[in-house]
Amino acid sequence: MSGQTSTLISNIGELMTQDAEHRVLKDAAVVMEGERISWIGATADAPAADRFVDAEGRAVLPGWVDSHSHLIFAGDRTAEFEARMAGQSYSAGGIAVTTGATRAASDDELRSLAAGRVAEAVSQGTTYLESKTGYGLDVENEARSARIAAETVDEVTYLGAHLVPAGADAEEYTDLVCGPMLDAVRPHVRWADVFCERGAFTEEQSRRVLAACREAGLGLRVHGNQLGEGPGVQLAVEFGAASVDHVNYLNDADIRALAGTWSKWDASTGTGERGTVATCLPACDLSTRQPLAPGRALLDAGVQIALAANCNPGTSYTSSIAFCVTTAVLQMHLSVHEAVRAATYGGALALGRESGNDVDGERAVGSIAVGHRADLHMLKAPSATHLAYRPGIPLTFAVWRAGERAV
Ligand SMILES: N=CN[C@@H](CCC(=O)O)C(=O)O
Ligand SMILES: [Zn+2]
Repeated sequence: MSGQTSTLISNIGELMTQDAEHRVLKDAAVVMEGERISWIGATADAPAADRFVDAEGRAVLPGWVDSHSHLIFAGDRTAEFEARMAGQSYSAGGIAVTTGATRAASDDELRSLAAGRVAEAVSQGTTYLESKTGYGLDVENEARSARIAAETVDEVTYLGAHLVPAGADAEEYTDLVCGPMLDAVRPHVRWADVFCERGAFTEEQSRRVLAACREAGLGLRVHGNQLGEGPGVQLAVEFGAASVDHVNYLNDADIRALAGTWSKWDASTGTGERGTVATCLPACDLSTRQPLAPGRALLDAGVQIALAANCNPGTSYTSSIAFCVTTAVLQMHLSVHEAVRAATYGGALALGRESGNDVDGERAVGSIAVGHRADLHMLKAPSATHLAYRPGIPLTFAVWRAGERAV
């Protein structure tokens, strides 16, 4: 025994572990000790613990792992949203509006806005969260965004290459992103991203950003194929990026290339060489009236996918992963198990956190197994199916984050 306080949750109607064997246990129990899961099994076999929670037949899932968001911003884009609903199409240019408001905000304002967004996400079952920078777009404001993000979320991604700011020369700005700006954010970030899209960064500029960030030791991701077919997916594959996100417009070669990255991965054990996760962002697709990403075709081709909220003021002002899961089942033709897996294990895979080390405490997230971080989401429902069966109903009953009761 670890000497830490243990908590037994028993009478779990459905325990959707999303572990390597994809186990779904009925009438199950889980024990947490400190921040880790220490036991899983049948309620009838459960050991004694210091504290006891009766799930009364409710379902328990891993907490959501939201692997794509943009939480460090100030200001409001309601007018742009209204114009879009009236028929205007989304363009990258709206990012500049948020950049102006973000630069004008104080550190304390940005910190409290970001913390409020994290609290909103946790209240809905999110227990592990990534955020990007990308609304500073100069050295000082990108460094500030990275620093505040590092204080607020679990994983930080540098997105200086979100938009070329007004008045800047695109090539000179790309040099800045690859040089002084990268140096300034580097202490605070683990990942780098580039918005490779019409109106944002070209293939060549994106390639330069990815090469410089890889050289600096950052893991890579790409915003790609959001507004039309383009080079984003192929670039992500070429650079061995951990994820390519959006993926709305894919041709057969894109899907084949992504599938190829998973050829040395054993999905039945969760071991081998990680490929490039395709991160689908259904709330964003609906809010921008883009076709939903082809999650079904990607899964059928053998690609590992993630579902994320993409919380940001322009294209997806929500932190509701439940909404994404509902949409993935109803509209993208994923099974409930596949959708929940993409929003838990899939997010963890996109962040390189799906496996861990029980000895030194680098704990896996996104699945329920002994030694993993005790991130649990109990639903006000007997099964995860209710997430799709009862669209729009808030189903979060309780949340534990690293073993601490958060909701
Ligand atoms: N696509 C690029 N970036 C964000 C939107 C940024 C904005 O419009 O503020 C996204 O993921 O959708
Ligand atoms: Zn995004």
